[in-house]
Amino acid sequence: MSYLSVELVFTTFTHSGSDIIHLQALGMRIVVANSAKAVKELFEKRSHIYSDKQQFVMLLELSGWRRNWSLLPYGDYWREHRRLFHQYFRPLAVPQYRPKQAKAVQRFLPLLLDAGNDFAQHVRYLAGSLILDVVYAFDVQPGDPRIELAEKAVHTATEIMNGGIFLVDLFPILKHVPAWFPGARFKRQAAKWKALMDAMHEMPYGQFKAAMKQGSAQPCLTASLLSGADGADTPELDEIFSNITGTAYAGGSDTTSIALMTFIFAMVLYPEAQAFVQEELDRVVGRDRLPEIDDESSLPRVTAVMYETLRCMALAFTAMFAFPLLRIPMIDRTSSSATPHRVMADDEYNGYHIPEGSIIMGNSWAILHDEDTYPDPYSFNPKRFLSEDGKLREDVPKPMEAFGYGRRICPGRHFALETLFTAVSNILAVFTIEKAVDEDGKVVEVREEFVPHVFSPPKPFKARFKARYPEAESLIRSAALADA
Ligand code: HEM
Repeated sequence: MSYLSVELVFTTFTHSGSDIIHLQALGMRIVVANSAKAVKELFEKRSHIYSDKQQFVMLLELSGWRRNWSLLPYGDYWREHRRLFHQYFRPLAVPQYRPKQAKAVQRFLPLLLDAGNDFAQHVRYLAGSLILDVVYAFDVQPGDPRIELAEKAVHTATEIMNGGIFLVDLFPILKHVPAWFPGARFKRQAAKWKALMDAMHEMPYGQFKAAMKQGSAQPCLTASLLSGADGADTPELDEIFSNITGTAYAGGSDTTSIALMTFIFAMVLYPEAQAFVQEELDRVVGRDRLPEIDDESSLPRVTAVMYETLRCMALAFTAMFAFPLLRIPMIDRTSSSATPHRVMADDEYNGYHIPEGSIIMGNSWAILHDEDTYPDPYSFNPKRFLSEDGKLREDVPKPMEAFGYGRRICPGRHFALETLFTAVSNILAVFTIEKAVDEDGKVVEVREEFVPHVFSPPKPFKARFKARYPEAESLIRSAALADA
């Protein structure tokens, strides 16, 4: 048997009066930091020992996820990836992608017009096509095989983490068992997953290099990476560059599309929040054009609804990421965290010993639902981010915990926030998002339920996108034509 799927009994030590919890199972220790203070103290102030990642044999070695540099152990190799990646996604670099963000959103809007109740695939297309444009300058249409390939490859992580405990992670020596050996089904399965991961990293990168040789490649992140190498063309550089480009896709597509799905979900559930933002859009932007990122400072309500989506329904990874190979009974959204880190040396916090090798999670859910910071934390209320005169409040923290902590904090967050702003403002400018209606004319109810997986999107739901005013449709279609 390749893996065991068991519900584990945990030993839980809740240190009374403390803001950390300590769990133990199968000799592994998890520490959960439950407050903004603990997270700041451990992940930020002591980041030199709180920035490692746990290494799992099945996921990283056998199934090819080592290529995803977000999972690399802390050290020089990770640092080299982060340095290169940062060049392209730091705050000063991100504005160069605004025309691509606008183009992706303007291509997406007409798809919603024609979507009926089935819009999820278009949300994935928006996120996937944008990142492929930024990274390789590929102009991908809906249904492009490169989007499908990447989706399948990214999905392997969910399959692995939902799979239970792989024996090879408990007994790493098993990785040497040949794939044909009876009982070594995990090796054959891992080989299939690895083939997808390899293809996702190598296929588009190879296509780009070929285009570059023919002189048909367009300026983009990969072109800049390759030109920065001054003509050096080595397998080592290819590996780093394709890790960078592949991880941009893997890190940037699912997260963005889940954030957008969660936003749409919130708008179906809370129509009053939707109307509140639309009043601002009509007043500031009007109905003759679509909103742009340059409107951001005049559209605080758009920013507030985006923050409230990230805060209230934090799409953060669930606790499954801490113990990807174990099914943890406590997994639900209230234990959702940023991806866990690994503690690199014995440490002490508030008198409690944290042993080297512990897995540590920042409990983003608890922090984003702390009623001292966000009163009435379970209501969806974008107004909490706004002052009486309608400006963004400086004294209410932005929900940046959704993007993780310390030295491993998401380096794509500035880009992600601009993408979300562009999509949210454009969607709400031209559409009312409503509950769907079935063939018998009955309203399809939406329940506030989420998938308990590594990523935690809303359970599949239906929604209807109705043009808000008679000219909206022609505005949408003419903007898409202008970008074609
Ligand atoms: C709403 C969208 C997004 C969310 C919620 C999100 C969330 C996260 C989280 C929670 C982490 C782990 C941080 C930690 O370990 O403490 C992370 C890491 C990462 N994210 Fe994002 N992310 C988003 C968008 C993006 C985008 C658009 C990109 C790429 C363009 C990206 C690239 C990465 C990378 C490369 C890492 C690994 C960083 C490292 O290990 O040093 N993410 N993200």
